[in-house]
Amino acid sequence: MSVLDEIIDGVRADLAERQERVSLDDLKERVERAPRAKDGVAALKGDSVKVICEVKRSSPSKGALAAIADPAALAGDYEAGGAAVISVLTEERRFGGSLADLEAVRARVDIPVLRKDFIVTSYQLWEARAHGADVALLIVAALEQPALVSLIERAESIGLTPLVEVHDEEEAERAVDAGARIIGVNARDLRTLEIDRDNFARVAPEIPDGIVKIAESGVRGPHDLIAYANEGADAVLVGESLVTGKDPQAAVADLVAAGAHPALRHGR
Ligand SMILES: O=P(O)(O)OC[C@@H](O)[C@@H](O)c1c[nH]c2ccccc12
Repeated sequence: MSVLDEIIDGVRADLAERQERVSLDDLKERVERAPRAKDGVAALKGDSVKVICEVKRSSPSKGALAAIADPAALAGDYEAGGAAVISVLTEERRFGGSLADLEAVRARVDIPVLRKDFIVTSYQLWEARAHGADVALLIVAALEQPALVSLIERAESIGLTPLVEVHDEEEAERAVDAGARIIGVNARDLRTLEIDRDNFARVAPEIPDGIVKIAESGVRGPHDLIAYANEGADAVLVGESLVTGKDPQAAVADLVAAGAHPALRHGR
């Protein structure tokens, strides 16, 4: 069994428990009362390379990264540093996240918030919206094509923008066929947890213009952002290097400044 399969087994068990406690109707009622979602696509477009900053306590590859007692305060620092979107891991077993983190972050920042989890049913999309997410991650490797197509449609129909994550050219084709408007290319293979920073350059050419392209994982600083930008990235998604650094706000500001450099506009 791959690491991804193991993670999803745990996600399904936790999901079954929440479904016992909270009915789909309850979630739908919360969504009806919720403020309208923010536009994730608009936040990621523009002349500069955008920075998506992640609230991440631990990971299956590295174990504990940072305690993050106050996820809202960290998200506030990210926003002050110039983040375009905040990503909140809500998977509990391997990443130490929760829906409570998502809600706390939502209450603190004005920019779009992404629910980062292993979404396999539409119930999780309603949960995401009910707890304030504007964008939700859908991982192609975790979904059969019909499920991917229907989750994208359901997400859009409840006001959530899906960020569709791929790892290779074939998955990118599936994401495009399924109607993704934002595609994230993960440098990390979720089946083996290995990271390959050359992956984005291989996969990005498969993604047509007009679809937002995000380079995910392994961004250590401005140097990696610039490399990804030159390969066509509209945005980068950064977790570990921010949560393990001393000054997350300054680290984000450095990335944002690099992403705004006029030299990067050529060919973008
Ligand atoms: O911490 P990093 O290497 O900066 O990576 C962030 C993000 O890309 C990574 O957390 C991630 C990308 N895709 C995921 C899917 C599920 C969980 C986590 C992820």
